[in-house]
Parts: sequence; structure tokens; C-alpha cells
Amino acid sequence: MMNDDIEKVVYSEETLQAKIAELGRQITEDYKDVKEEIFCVGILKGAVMFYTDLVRQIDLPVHFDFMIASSYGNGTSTSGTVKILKDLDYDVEGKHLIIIEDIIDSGTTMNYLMKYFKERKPKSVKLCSLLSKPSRRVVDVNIDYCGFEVPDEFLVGYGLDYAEVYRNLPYIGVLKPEIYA
Ligand SMILES: O=P(O)(O)OC[C@H]1O[C@H](OP(=O)(O)OP(=O)(O)O)[C@H](O)[C@@H]1O
Ligand SMILES: Nc1nc2[nH]cnc2c(=O)[nH]1
Repeated sequence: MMNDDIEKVVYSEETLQAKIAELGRQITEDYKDVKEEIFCVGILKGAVMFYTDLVRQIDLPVHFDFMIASSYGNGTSTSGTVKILKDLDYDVEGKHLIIIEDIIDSGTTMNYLMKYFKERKPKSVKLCSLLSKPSRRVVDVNIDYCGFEVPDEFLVGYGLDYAEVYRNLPYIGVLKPEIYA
């Protein structure tokens, strides 16, 4: 069973949901008076679980859009090259963008995507990331809404994969070392 591959649980379902409710309340408060449309942009595939839970905690009429970006392949460190596999569906000029990401690790992916979003002339762009791993940062990324600062460990679950599996674990944890062998 998949659970048997886990060495330790780092964030339980309850811990994740409590933090997400807090982030949703904060975003609702910060955006409650804006006049322009608000777009929640999920960066797939890793953000899938966080996105669907977070948007349900935002009590405002937001629009959905998604990008698919990938740079890790099957390994545990970035290839350094960000591939955009799916672009935004909408013209976001003049709109408020809330970028929703699962993790900022080296910062490579978000540094690349932020430039890309800003070229599209939105009214504002803010970043909401469930996790941040500052000890691994190679490029600076400003995180407006951050769930947890995590230690330098490769995490799986709740959208985060190792070689494309473990995304469907309901919690975030660390794999047993023999899984990488
Ligand atoms: O800060 P970085 O070092 O760039 O790492 C962060 C990125 O890594 C993961 O994506 P990945 O490339 O694994 O694709 P995925 O979302 O499909 O899992 C994660 O979802 C972030 O987008
Ligand atoms: N699964 C997973 N993907 C990542 N991408 C960047 N950092 C991580 C991590 O710790 N785990």
C-alpha cells in the first residue's frame, strides 16, 4: 500500500485544512473591495489539491484559470528548465491574478512564471504558495501568502509527486529512503 512507503507525516489533513481556511480568510479580506475581476491561477499539476481546497475558502466571485508547468521530471531536483505545457485560457490584462502554487523550492519555476504573468499586464499579481523551502532558494521569489516554511526534505502527497506518483495522498510526508534507491 502507498502509505507503507511513507517514513513520516509532515502535515496532516487537519493541519493542512486549518492553514488553508486561514489563507482563504486572509485573501477574502484583502480582495473584498476590488472592482476588477479576480483570477485564481493554479499551477498544475502539483497545486491541484491546494487549489481546489483554497478556492472553496475564498468568499468572493473569482474566475478559474490554470497553467501546466514542469521542471522536475522524475527526479528530486529541478532540471533548471521550465516547460509550459498549457498556457492561460484568458486574456488577463487589467485583472487581479492570484497565483496558486504548491511549493516554492529553488524558485526557478515561479521566477520564470512571474515574468510571464507580468508581461500580460494584469492589474495586480500576488502569489499564494502552500509551502516554501527557503534553504533551497536559488532565485528570490516574493510570496504574498505562504502556508508553511518547510525544511530541506523532498515532500510528497497532497499534489506533490515523486516520479508522478503519491500525489493522491491526503497528507504531506517524506518517503522512506529505499524508495529512491
Ligand atoms: O521552485 P522550484 O525548484 O522551481 O520548484 C517548484 C515547482 O516544482 C513542482 O513542479 P514540477 O516541475 O515537479 O511539476 P508538477 O507541478 O507537475 O509536479 C512544484 O509544483 C512547483 O511548480
Ligand atoms: N514532490 C515535490 N516536488 C517538489 N518540487 C519542488 N520541491 C519539491 C518537493 O519537495 N517535493
